[in-house]
Amino acid sequence: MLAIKIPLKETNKLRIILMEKEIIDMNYKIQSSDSYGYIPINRKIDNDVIIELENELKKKLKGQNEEKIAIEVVEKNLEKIKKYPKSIAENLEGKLSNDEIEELKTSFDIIGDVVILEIPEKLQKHKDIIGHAALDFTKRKGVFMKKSAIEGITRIRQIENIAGENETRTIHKEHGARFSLDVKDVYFSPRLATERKRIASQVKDKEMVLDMFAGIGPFPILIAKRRDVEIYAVDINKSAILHMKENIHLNKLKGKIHPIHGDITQIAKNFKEKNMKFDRIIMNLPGTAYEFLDLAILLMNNNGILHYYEFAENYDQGIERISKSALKYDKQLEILGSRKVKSSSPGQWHICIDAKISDF
Ligand SMILES: C[S@@+](CC[C@H](N)C(=O)[O-])C[C@H]1O[C@@H](n2cnc3c(N)ncnc32)[C@H](O)[C@@H]1O
Repeated sequence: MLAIKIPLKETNKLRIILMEKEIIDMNYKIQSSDSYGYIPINRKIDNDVIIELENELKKKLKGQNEEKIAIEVVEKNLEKIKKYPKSIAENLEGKLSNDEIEELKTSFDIIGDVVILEIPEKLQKHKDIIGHAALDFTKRKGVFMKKSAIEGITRIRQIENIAGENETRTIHKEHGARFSLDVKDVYFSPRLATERKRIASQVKDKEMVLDMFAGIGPFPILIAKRRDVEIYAVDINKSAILHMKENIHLNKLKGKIHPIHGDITQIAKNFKEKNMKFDRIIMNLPGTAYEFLDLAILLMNNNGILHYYEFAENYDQGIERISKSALKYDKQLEILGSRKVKSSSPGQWHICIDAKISDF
């Protein structure tokens, strides 16, 4: 490639001039050897340009070292600058058309070593190229394409390996905790990390906590890491409970977690028989949690805190549902807060309402 050879001392000044004139080739590194600097250039330059460059450099030197200025164009092998893409889309430039890149949904989830992304149907013919671009960008082990929405009672989705290792078991790290999971068998969303931390930071020592829809146990683990509490963590998905048990061993916990496999409606009967009540109940099953509100109110200690989740446009429906259940059992309600946890679909949010449930 072509480079300008210049006495080492003047390399930087000439670099600035070459940049201003857009002659420098930004894809290659400047090299120094034998008291000379070698600056990559992006085109052939004739004698007139060389003289112009020398004159400009002399002006910058203001009389110093002027006699030593001699610019020479030479052939030189220079090292290419490694460029790291800023997005998967940038990694696809030149491989897909601009319209196709525009259409690609570039938001993706990273769960441990696994990347999960959505590819619009029209672009699925390029899934191989997109998968490898995502693999290269994220530096994880395997890339998977969403094949369905999150569905069914266990809230899992179909996925297909499109690049890298076809391994769905992984360890995800979050706020100093480690979660073992199999992304094809259990629900897990890294987008709830901030929400989990928020809830965990509210819990006090000695509380009795119930997570009605606990999954692999991310809420219980984060709480029990910080606090000496007792947590009953229920899930209907056997695989989630097996991972939760593994996660209890993977993390150093101050509190005690009781993983329970089963339907909360049935498990709640045992709690009631034993007259067990809770100071805090987490209900993260946003599609249908409202169906279990009566149960939660019945299992709540006086002045207990409810963290209720649902998919909604706003908080009105959720607040109405909680107050209806509370009133039914002669309880009063204080709304402590409400927030949008993440977006779920256009105009719909995964929201949380925190409420205190007390006797009248
Ligand atoms: C949205 S996921 C939340 C999991 C976990 N809390 C988290 O944040 O990762 C809801 C979970 O509820 C479980 N589930 C659904 N219906 C249930 C029921 N009737 N009783 C117990 N668990 C249930 C599903 O298996 C799923 O793991």
